[in-house]
This record gives sequence, structure tokens and C-alpha cells, in this order.
Amino acid sequence: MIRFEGVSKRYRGGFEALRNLQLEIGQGEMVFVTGHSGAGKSTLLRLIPLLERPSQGQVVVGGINLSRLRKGQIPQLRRRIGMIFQDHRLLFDRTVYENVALPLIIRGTPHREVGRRVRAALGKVGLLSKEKAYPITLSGGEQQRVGIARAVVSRPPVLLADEPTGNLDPALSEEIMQLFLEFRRVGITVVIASHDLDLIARLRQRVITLEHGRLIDDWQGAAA
Ligand SMILES: Nc1ncnc2c1ncn2[C@@H]1O[C@H](COP(=O)(O)OP(=O)(O)OP(=O)(O)O)[C@@H](O)[C@H]1O
Repeated sequence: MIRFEGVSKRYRGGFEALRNLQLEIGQGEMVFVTGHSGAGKSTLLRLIPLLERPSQGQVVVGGINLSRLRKGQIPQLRRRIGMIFQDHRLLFDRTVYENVALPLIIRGTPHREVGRRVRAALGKVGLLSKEKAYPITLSGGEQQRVGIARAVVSRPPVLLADEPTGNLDPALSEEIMQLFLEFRRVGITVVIASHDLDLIARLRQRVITLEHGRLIDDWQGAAA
């Protein structure tokens, strides 16, 4: 589903954030990317929706070599990738419903379909009763779940999450990770950058470790 072939990323100024990365992630896999601060975790994630381009090598997503993608085709790629951030980036002047509906409205989804899909996504994250609430009135864990509902509302085959539990206490972090496991169970490929090693160890999924931009460990996981 996602393949990195000899990928290096050098930022302007010369810093090499990823070095000769070779990695294959299959459809329906759940993979944690871990490593010290600055190891290259976010950079790895950002290459998948073409928020960054490699300096060397290539990234292939769903059989598409991203280096051959024209600018006009990038929105189509990004529609197939749900993204979740630590700070969830919600719009605080819009309701929960409006936040989750936004990706569908931007792409002109028919009104009735929007309602159906938003409610399905909110149901999945257990927030149906909050659709009229404003994000400011929600707890940190609930806000993160709104961010997740927004990411999955278009039913993307790939979910990327950058430190999704960074601001949450252990119990809420566990809840959020259980949600990701459920997405994995329905065949979604899930890639999560996280430094929460205890939580990651408990989930027994594949763990990739980066150190100074190099892949130094790839544990295949123990879960069925
Ligand atoms: N746009 C950029 N321009 C220049 N350097 C950058 C840029 N983005 C990241 N870097 C550098 O690349 C290195 C890797 O950054 P990255 O954000 O991928 O690491 P990370 O493992 O996600 O770190 P953290 O856990 O702190 O978020 C860092 O040293 C960072 O300063």
C-alpha cells in the first residue's frame, strides 16, 4: 500500500531528516513510527500525502509513484489519506458537525450524503450526541475524536496520525489507540508517529524505529 524506495529527505539548509529509507507497509497494517525527537517521524508521514517531496528515492502509495504525480493530481491523492494531528486543528467557530462535514463540503458531496456520512463518522468515535456542540466545550480526548471523525469521514484507505495522543492522559490515549485498531480491523492502513513507548508496546503492532533519519529497527508485531 505504501512503499519507500531508497528515500532521503534533505531540508533546505542541508539537514538530512531521512536517510535511504527502505520500507513497505501493506494494506490493513497498523504501524507505529517511533524514535527520538528530530529522528524524522513527521517527515516520514509528510512524504505520504506529498506535503514534502523526497530529495532522493521514491514513495509509492496505492501503486502510484508520487514522483510522477502532477500538481493537479495531488488533491486526488490527499482525498485517499486521512490525517490526524496532535493539536487536531479544529475550527473553533464551527460546530462538531460542521468540522467533520468540511472535507465533504469542500469536494461538493450532495447534502443528504454529507449528513449520512458525518453521522456515521461521529457514531464511530462515540460523539453523535455532540454534533451541535462547539469544540471549545469538549474535553481534549473528545476534541481529538472529532479530529479523527473528520479524517475518516471520506472513508480513506490510509490514515496517518502524528502524535495523536501527545496531549492526552494514559486512559484517553488508550481509547484513541483502540479506535485506530478498529479502523485497522476494517482494512484501513494506519501509520502513527508516537513516542509513547509503553502504550505502543501494549498494542503489539508493528513498530518502526528511526534514529537520526535511519531506520534502525522494524519489529513486525505480535498481534494476529
Ligand atoms: N521544514 C523544515 N525545514 C528544515 N528542517 C526541518 C523541517 N522540518 C523538519 N526539519 C528538521 O528535520 C529533523 C526531523 O524532523 P521531524 O519533524 O521529521 O522529526 P520528528 O521525529 O517528528 O521529531 P519530533 O518528535 O520532535 O516531532 C529535525 O531536526 C527538524 O528540525
